[in-house]
Amino acid sequence: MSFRIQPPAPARPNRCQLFGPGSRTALFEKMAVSAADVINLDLEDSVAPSDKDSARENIIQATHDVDWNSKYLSVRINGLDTPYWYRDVVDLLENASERLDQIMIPKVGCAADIYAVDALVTAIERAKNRAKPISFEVIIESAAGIAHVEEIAAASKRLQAMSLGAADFAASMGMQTTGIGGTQENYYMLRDGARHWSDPWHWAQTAIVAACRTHGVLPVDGPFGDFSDDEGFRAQARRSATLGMVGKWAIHPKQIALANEVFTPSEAAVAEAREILAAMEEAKARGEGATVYKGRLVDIASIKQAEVIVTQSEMITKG
Ligand SMILES: CC(C)(COP(=O)(O)OP(=O)(O)OC[C@H]1O[C@@H](n2cnc3c(N)ncnc32)[C@H](O)[C@@H]1OP(=O)(O)O)[C@@H](O)C(=O)NCCC(=O)NCCSC(=O)C[C@H](O)C(=O)O
Ligand SMILES: [Mg+2]
Repeated sequence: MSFRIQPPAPARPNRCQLFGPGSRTALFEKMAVSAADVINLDLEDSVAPSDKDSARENIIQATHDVDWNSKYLSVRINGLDTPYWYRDVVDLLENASERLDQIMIPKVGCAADIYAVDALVTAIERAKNRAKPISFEVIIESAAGIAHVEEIAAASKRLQAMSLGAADFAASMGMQTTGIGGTQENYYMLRDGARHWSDPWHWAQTAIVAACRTHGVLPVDGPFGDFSDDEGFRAQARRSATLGMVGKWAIHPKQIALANEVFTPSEAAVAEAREILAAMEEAKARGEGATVYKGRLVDIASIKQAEVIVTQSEMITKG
């Protein structure tokens, strides 16, 4: 064990991030009253180039006019390879209300990308005397992003969350699929003639979780494109939750309840975690570091595992 203590990730619920294009103002009020923990108003890929300026104005206006209640309010800016991103940052930081919590930076490829945005944000915050520091979320969705994931996770104190963007990631990696998340038809193992589907997103997710946990950042699973496939969404989200991710995007409102369901620890899981903690308290009182719970070993590490579930549950209840 390193003598450096693993830093905690921000203690706020992030089970579902609901996306909506900045060009569809009619969705804003609906997003604000939804059950999503985080709102991502989009200036990037869901907005046509001809609508970029008006979408930016719409979003700035909505930070003043819409009651976002307790939502964590985030705006996805355009990528650093476009002519739009600096204007997104300048206009948002100069004109959005203090209600704006976060900027989401897409397609990051290295720590210097975050540094560039951080420098601009910091200068404007000072110039405008903004009271609340803006946080960052980044999207890992390129070969360079996943290759440099650890330096990206360490790049800024502003960084609170990191998502996997499966669509751009697949394109950048040259993956032979148009699917966004979930099972891919040709990604299987053969045994005795029977196909067993494997998970092509797994390795990128685990790399993201490890980088995030090392640097105190929330790891988040990105979009699941087929919003008519509830069971497919659930299966993808359950795998992500099992790997340590804290939430998932919703690209349609029907995915919100699914994400909340999967990323809220069930009553049974919380009850079991509390029983393990109680069993370990009793073991400690007997001077033992390990004991048996329902026929299986539990020890000091089990306390930490159980605490993950109890802490998540308590944070969501408070949230
Ligand atoms: C996907 C959509 C275009 C579908 O919109 P629509 O055709 O209007 O859907 P429905 O008719 O089924 O809508 C039913 C009701 O729900 C409301 N609605 C729809 N979308 C939203 C929303 N996002 N938030 C809140 N409410 C919403 C409709 O108004 C209907 O309401 P009512 O009439 O009162 O019943 C649309 O959902 C959409 O635009 N989704 C977001 C798309 C987006 O932002 N994409 C970007 C993120 S994914 C990505 O970028 C990929 C990633 O970067 C990667 O690389 O992986
Ligand atoms: Mg993308």
